[in-house]
Amino acid sequence: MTNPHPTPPDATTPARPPRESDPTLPTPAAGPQPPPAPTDGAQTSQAPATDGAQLPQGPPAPAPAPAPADSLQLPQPPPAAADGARPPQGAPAPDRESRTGGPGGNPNPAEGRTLTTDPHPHPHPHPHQPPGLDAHLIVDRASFRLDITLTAAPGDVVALLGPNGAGKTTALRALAGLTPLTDGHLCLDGTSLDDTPPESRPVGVVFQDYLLFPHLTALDNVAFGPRCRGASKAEARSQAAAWLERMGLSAHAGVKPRRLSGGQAQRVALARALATRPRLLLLDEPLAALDARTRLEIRAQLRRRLAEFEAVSVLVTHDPLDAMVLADRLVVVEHGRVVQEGTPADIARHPRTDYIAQLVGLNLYRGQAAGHAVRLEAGPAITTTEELSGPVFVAFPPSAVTLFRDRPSGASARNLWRCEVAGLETRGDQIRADLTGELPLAADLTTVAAAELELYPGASVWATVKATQTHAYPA
Ligand SMILES: Nc1ncnc2c1ncn2[C@@H]1O[C@H](COP(=O)(O)OP(=O)(O)OP(=O)(O)O)[C@@H](O)[C@H]1O
Repeated sequence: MTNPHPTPPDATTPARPPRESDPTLPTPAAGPQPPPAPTDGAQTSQAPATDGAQLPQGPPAPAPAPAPADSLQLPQPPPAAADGARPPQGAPAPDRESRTGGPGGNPNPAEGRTLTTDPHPHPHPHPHQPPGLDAHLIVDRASFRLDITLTAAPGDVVALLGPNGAGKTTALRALAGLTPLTDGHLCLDGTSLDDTPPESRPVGVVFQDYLLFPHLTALDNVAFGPRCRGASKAEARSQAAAWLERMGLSAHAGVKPRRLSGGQAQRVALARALATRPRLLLLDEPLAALDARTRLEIRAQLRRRLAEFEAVSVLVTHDPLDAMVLADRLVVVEHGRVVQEGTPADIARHPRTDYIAQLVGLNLYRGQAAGHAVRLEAGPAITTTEELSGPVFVAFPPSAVTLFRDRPSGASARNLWRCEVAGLETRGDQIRADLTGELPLAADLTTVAAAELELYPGASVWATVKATQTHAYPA
């Protein structure tokens, strides 16, 4: 059974609960990956510096600022550099138990190894594996285990959708290499990334709060990625300018992030991620930081950009509308497991968990079908038009429910249940009645109907649903 309070599709995403952050970690990275900071015994090679500009090295990285409590993280930028894009010091912050670093080991993947100028030291690809993403992510953290399989072809946009604490961010961090896999594998375009440190993965990340470098202009924020990948300053800036133009932001190239609107900052962050030409683009709640109006516009723009992107995109959201508009395929995660995946239309029409049914605004029940009757596990039978047998789901929208104060005489509907009003809620020009009793369900009615029925919490009512308004499908 399910139902009650479906999220209105365009509701502002609720604030996320604060995440425990580890202030001992250096302020991190993924996305446009900076070179790891030199550490004891590690030699960082300089990027080819045709124009005399050098990647920073030598002085120790500045003390890390406290990590943002609730987001994937990026390194602190250096103080504003007069000559523009200067990749900051600071290593990415993979979780401490990193397989590369060992349990409880050094969070800095650079330590103890010598870096080369090759910005993409990927292992050999497996020519027989199909291009795209092939991942089985297993991550153990205290009492939580993430265990999900994710596959996607180039050009696919996949949304990881799920309630708070489902494991979406953990999955995104694992894909970026910031959280080590306890087990499983991660292959991109036939190449295993299991042992590839975050800064060397062909992965771009757009963070929830964008985490643009405040001291750099929009142009230099975007140029940062190509610079880290070894491009000269001039080359990086020219690529950045092209990306900004593509995003309609040429006029804002010289502007610093604090003077950008939320939507502009989002586009700069996207340009920064795309400028590295990633084979996997990760977006963490990409629209959550925007107000409702901007969100509408940016959602449409982002949809177009993702549709144009030739590699795999994975976005994390708990807004069903963002997921349905932006993605070709939804992967719904609950309690660290994939509970359903499919196209948005499939999922909206055939929800398989209470959470999904609530998201898409349906009453959902599970039972045993015999012909046109579905006997619910706990409760009455529901008559359906489909003729099925065995375990099934039955779903119907709250708008399909008709309420009466007295038992309707001669009602043709066979689905008639005695209920009690548990709660009433205004939703736009409708009233949502939350009913308990023989069959718990949600019913939508007009304010006029609610007034005429004199509904109040505790009132007893009769609820009917026509068989033609129900939809049954195998469980
Ligand atoms: N650093 C950590 N150490 C231990 N447990 C963690 C850590 N980060 C997250 N968790 C736990 O892992 C589980 C999954 O969290 P995660 O942040 O991945 O979920 P989510 O689906 O992204 O949730 P939200 O939408 O609230 O961000 C939760 O139970 C959380 O408490």
